[in-house]
Amino acid sequence: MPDDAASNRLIVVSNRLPVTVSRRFDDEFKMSSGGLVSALSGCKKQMDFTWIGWLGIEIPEADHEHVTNRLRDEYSCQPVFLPDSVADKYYNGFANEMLWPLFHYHPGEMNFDETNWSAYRQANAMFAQVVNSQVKSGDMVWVQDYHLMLLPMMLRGLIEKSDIGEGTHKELDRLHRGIDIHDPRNDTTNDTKLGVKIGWFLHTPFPSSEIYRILPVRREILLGILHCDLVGFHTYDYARHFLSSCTRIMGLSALPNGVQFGDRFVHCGTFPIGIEPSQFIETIQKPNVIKRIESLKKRFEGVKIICGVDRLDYIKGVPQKLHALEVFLHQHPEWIGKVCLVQLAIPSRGGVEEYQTLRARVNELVGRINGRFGTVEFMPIHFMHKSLSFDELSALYAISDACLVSSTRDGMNLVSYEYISTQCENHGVMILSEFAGAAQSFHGSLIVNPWNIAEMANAIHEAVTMGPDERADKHSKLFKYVSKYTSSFWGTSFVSELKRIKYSHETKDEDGNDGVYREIVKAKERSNSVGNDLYASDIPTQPVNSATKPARRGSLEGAEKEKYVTVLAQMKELQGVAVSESDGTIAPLSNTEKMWLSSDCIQRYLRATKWDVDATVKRLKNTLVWRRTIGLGEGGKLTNDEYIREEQLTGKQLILGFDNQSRPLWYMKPDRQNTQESPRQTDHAYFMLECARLLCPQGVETVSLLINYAKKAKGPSLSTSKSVMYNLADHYPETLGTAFVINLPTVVTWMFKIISPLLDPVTREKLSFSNDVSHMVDKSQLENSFGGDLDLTEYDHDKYWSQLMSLVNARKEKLSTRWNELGASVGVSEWDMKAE
Ligand SMILES: O=P(O)(O)OC[C@H]1O[C@H](O[C@H]2O[C@H](CO)[C@@H](O)[C@H](O)[C@H]2O)[C@H](O)[C@@H](O)[C@@H]1O
Ligand SMILES: O=c1ccn([C@@H]2O[C@H](COP(=O)(O)OP(=O)(O)O)[C@@H](O)[C@H]2O)c(=O)[nH]1
Repeated sequence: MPDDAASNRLIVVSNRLPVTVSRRFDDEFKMSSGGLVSALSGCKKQMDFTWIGWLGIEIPEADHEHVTNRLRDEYSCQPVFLPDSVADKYYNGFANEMLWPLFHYHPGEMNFDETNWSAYRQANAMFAQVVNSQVKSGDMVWVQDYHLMLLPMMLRGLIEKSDIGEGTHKELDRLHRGIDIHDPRNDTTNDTKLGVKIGWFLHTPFPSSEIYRILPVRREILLGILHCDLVGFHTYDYARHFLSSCTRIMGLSALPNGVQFGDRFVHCGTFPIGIEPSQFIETIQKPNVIKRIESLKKRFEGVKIICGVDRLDYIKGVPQKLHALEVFLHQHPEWIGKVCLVQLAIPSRGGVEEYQTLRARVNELVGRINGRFGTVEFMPIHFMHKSLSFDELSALYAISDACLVSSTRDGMNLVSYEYISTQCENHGVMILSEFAGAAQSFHGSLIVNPWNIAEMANAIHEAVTMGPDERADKHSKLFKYVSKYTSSFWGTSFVSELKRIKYSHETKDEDGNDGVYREIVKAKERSNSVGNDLYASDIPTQPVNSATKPARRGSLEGAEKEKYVTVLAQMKELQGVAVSESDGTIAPLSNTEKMWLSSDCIQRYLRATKWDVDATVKRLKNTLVWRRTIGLGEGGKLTNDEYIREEQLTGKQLILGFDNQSRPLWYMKPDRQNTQESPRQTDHAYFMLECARLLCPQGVETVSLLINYAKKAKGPSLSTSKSVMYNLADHYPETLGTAFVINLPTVVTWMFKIISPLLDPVTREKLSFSNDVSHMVDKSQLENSFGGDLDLTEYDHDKYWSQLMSLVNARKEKLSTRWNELGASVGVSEWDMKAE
């Protein structure tokens, strides 16, 4: 299917339609609630699409036509009519009693039942039939969420009929076994639809493969999704979990941007959802809402309001939130009568037992805490078990001095976005669980662990006592984010990415290459020629000449071998090292540190000390302590990219591509300096170097540094440069392969001249001040300011960072798995750890 024949028509499929109907159908249809509905409704304002879904209740057959017509004409919706008997087992039984708890790390709440699984298959097949009745050649179909994970495969079966492979036919036969559905794959009519692209987005977390593999039907569910062209997640952690599940469970080979499945490359990306903040901003300016805000403010005069808005779901951590309030009031009795939690608990999934139990537990807790701290005129918790109108909800957000989200897991959490959009005047404080997807980007909120009740109680105290300047500063950061990453941005980004992906199921070309192969070649050509639109597929993930891999180092012989064995033995016996350069307390080595002490690392230190055993042992120990001191030890600040985020916002350092000797390239662009000189600036450099080291392919131990002093950029001070150079020499022996410096202003040349005698001769030799790097790096791997094709002039931090982090995290996970398999001890070889 040529791309220009694509229709650009979009069909969105979700479990629930955004409208609910009463059983009499004569009154107005009402909008339904929930995060997904809010987001897609926002997105619908920007894009025109047909929305297919279930109405939430059974509609008698006699009314199908009437309801279908109204939904089509008034809402561009197409209903899927599920009988209650199927809907209950599919939605409550399998989706919400099996997938939901599993995906939210609550295996205790899980309940697997064959009849629920069968209803899930049946419902997905019924959805597939309705989509098939609407879809035309060249359309895009965007499937939403965990309810419909079999749909992509079932739909492929219907639209591609005999074109689908033998394997998929067999899988579909198994999925259709025992369910009551007409399977039109066997029909003789030739209405195969060409070039239909399918995307799928997951609104919940995708759990770690260790949790996912519990699912009894884990293979079938993955297979269902793998029939998509694009799969999307809120965060790159979820995407990474999905890819590693594909590798672990299906044995597929995954890249950070997708997974190869037969002749299809399933693209995988992150698309954080959002809201339309303008809806809230406009609502709180409506006269009736202003009046309501005033009356609520009067009612709560002198009292700080904390709001909680959650579907009553066990993932939302409502009991933890109530406990935290209790601890806060107990520890700060001076606030009794002056702080009130207004908790809205939106009724949800009442048909599932766990939700009924939760309701009883929450009621009891509210009663107990109100009983304990309440007075005749004051109740610390105002609890409502109901839905609120949009006006009333906006007024509640607007009057609140803080919002507390305590989810134990949450795909994203839109309540936090909504609260921020109502706080342009008050600058209320956002307290946010680290387990909500939003926490990954909500810089400016107080991040808490909802299981740590004391920490949450402290955060409540911090929120109610925070000064106006700090609140304004935090709100401004959050509001900027919420205004940029809106629901329309989310929807349009996903759809443009789906559009951009070329249809991959073409027949083989004259060279025998299939569609996917051509797609990969095209992506490579694109990355060689296209400008500032770097997508996940465009960060080079391996060197161009990866076919000619670097060779393994030869084994040690004679005296060198003996010395190595002596150092290895001492490092294996090491009981631990000091926790930092300023604290001599000895702590044992962590697994990461043992992994760092590879045979290659020990040999690098031996060579650097000219095979002096004592000096090697001393230097290795020093580096271990130094690494702990700067935060590279277990849980240290440099193990979290959040710490250096501010430094990375302008892209002043990049890890991008490889040189002709397969060494990762580490760029520095001092003209993009955005912060004052501080220890965090140098930490940033170490963080990037660690990333580059992780990306070294098998047999490569060094990194190439490229510095561009464009636009008369000012370099770091002499003392900072010296300290970094010393640390590189001391703690990263033989790590810097070469360093190219271009556009060097005279003053900096002088600086290098001053530093030069301080450098050891090996490091000094690695520096080159030539402006031409073309002999060293293929253009397709080189950034454009150095004459290459990779254009990051318009640096998009979120895009670049999510790509780099997923590459790095995938590499970390792989190395640690291999290290464990290889015996998990000091002295494992890097060559073996990096073996494919
Ligand atoms: O339709 P329900 O079963 O009542 O549930 C409501 C929705 O809950 C889930 O929402 C998720 O999507 C939000 C938007 O992406 C996200 O912010 C939130 O963290 C998720 O929990 C569910 O995934 C939806 O399908 C439901 O409609
Ligand atoms: O009475 C209410 C109060 C809130 N919400 C909406 O429910 C959504 C909750 O979304 P979130 O992503 O926080 O979590 P979810 O419930 O989807 O898991 C938000 O858009 C709220 O505005 C609602 O539908 N009815």
